[in-house]
Amino acid sequence: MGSPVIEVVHLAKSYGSTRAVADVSLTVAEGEIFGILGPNGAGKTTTVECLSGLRSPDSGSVRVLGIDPLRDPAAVRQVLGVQLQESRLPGKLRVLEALRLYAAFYPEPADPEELLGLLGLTDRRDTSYRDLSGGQKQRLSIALALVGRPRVAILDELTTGLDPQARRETWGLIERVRDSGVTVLLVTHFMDEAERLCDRLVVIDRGQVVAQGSPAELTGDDGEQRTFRMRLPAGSLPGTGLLTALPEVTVAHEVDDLLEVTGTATVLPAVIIALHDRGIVPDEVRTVSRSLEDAFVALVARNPQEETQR
Ligand SMILES: Nc1ncnc2c1ncn2[C@@H]1O[C@H](COP(=O)(O)OP(=O)(O)OP(=O)(O)O)[C@@H](O)[C@H]1O
Repeated sequence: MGSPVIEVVHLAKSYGSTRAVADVSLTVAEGEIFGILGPNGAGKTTTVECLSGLRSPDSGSVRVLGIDPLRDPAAVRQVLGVQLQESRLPGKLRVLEALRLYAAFYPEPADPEELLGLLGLTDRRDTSYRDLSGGQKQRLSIALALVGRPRVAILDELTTGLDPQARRETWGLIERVRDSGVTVLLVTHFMDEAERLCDRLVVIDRGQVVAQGSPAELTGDDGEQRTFRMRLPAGSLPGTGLLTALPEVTVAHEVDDLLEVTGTATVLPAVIIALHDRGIVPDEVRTVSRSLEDAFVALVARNPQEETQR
């Protein structure tokens, strides 16, 4: 892992009596796409607003490439590009004009025409902001976040409101941005987006980090453990005892008319061979994988009583 580009240590921030961020720590390495995932109101936006110097933490510290955004906001603006939720521009402003306007704030901005090419907006260069589609507005807001040639880009709720095709195109674009050497901090509440894009992520709930790791680590799909279900020919059910006796099997139980087996990475061949030795060939075998959504729901599942006390 490279040197840390973003460091958040025990961040806390309240708005009056609302504790938006209770205790968040995270480290983003150079060249990563790092996700902050969490339900509405979890404290994601507040965390990135502290990173971009828009809010002052009550306690804890935030650093971007070693810079404290509150003490040195000008230095942070030179290295950090921020696309916040719902960026609004004057309706009449044209795409290329907007980029040139933002470029004027930086000593060595990116070439606006090149950025338009990267973001697939070249044919919209003279279109007014109000005439852009939702996806095009979103792409322009990403271009505006990148125009200062930042080393780090914060993208907040990047694909909210986009249709499936525009979302996929935006994902491809984020990968290209990362490949061009920009470290990306992505705020999202879409599990599929985090699973597809992020190298690592934290899950935040009620202002606290409740899990962190790669999507594979969070879903338990990291090669350590496997689960599959199989249907055996009628009358051949050997009993789960036969399976749990195998060293590769940790759990075997019946789910409806299927047998679900969990174990080590080699559990599937071990079970198939053991059954074969008894002359049994499954009619059907299906692997089961937990999605990040399943993991997320399990992590942030709330008990209803707690919810009403919030
Ligand atoms: N300016 C503010 N004044 C008062 N309360 C605020 C303010 N901004 C956010 N909050 C509250 O702080 C909590 C965390 O909000 P925040 O916007 O950081 O969450 P989030 O995870 O980004 O949510 P979302 O996914 O809905 O954008 C919420 O309870 C929210 O209502």
